[in-house]
Amino acid sequence: MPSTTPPQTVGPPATAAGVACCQLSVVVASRNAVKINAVAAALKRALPGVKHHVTGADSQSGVADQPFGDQETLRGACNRVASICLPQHQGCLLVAIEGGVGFQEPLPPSPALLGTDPGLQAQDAQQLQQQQQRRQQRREQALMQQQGGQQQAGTPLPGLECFAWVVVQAPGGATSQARTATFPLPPAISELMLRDGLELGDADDAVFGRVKSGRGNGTIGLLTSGLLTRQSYYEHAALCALVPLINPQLYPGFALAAGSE
Ligand SMILES: O=P(O)(O)OP(=O)(O)OP(=O)(O)OC[C@H]1O[C@@H](n2cnc3c(O)ncnc32)[C@H](O)[C@@H]1O
Repeated sequence: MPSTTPPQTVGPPATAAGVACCQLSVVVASRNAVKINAVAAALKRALPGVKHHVTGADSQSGVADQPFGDQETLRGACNRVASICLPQHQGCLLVAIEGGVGFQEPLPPSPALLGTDPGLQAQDAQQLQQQQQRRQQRREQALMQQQGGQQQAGTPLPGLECFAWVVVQAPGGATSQARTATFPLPPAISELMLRDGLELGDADDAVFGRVKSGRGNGTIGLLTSGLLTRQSYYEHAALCALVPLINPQLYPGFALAAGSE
């Protein structure tokens, strides 16, 4: 028997009307203007009815200056939020952005290449396995290098990719997180990071002949001639992390109290 219960309807996001009266103080766990401006721009679009004031604060990530991999990078963003969760910030929206790099994942073979021939499939599967083994060996070599082991000159290094994590803590304590898109770093930058242990910003500066590029348009700005900038790149993920605040009726714990400050 089909159920006679009417489908549940969900109202529109509370953005414009529901939280229009709020005054929201927002603290970004960084002094980097790129991060502060990215959060301010995301908030302006996500909660247009909410008057907000965004400031930066000193924070501790508790991870390496150059976090490696999703886990460490996300942990850095969480730690940054925890480090600014102070009595003077009670009732504030807290936001942290942590930039990271990691190894590129190998591509799986495309279905078009595999076709329907079982012989071909087996051959491709074997090739894929060999490719994955080679990549794994390269990863281990690169890690050894990072940890002070010996890297043979001329050994190709695995490619690196760049991303960031955004963590948001609502005034009531509920947290949300989102990740930026990923882009591949040029081999010249990956090499400086893996072989010489440079941070991304320093590797950028060396390759592009800039100074403090991370405070400007960032790596993505240099690689896209400004089509994207580090700020717009972070703004997108910040907006995604703010989704529960845009829709508090769908995400318990994210409602902004009227007049919260
Ligand atoms: O003051 P904080 O908030 O720490 O700002 P930061 O620029 O150091 O930012 P992260 O700690 O999040 O970034 C980790 C490292 O990656 C570098 N980085 C990340 N994204 C970058 C970008 O787009 N361009 C240049 N450097 C970048 C950054 O300079 C750090 O060395």
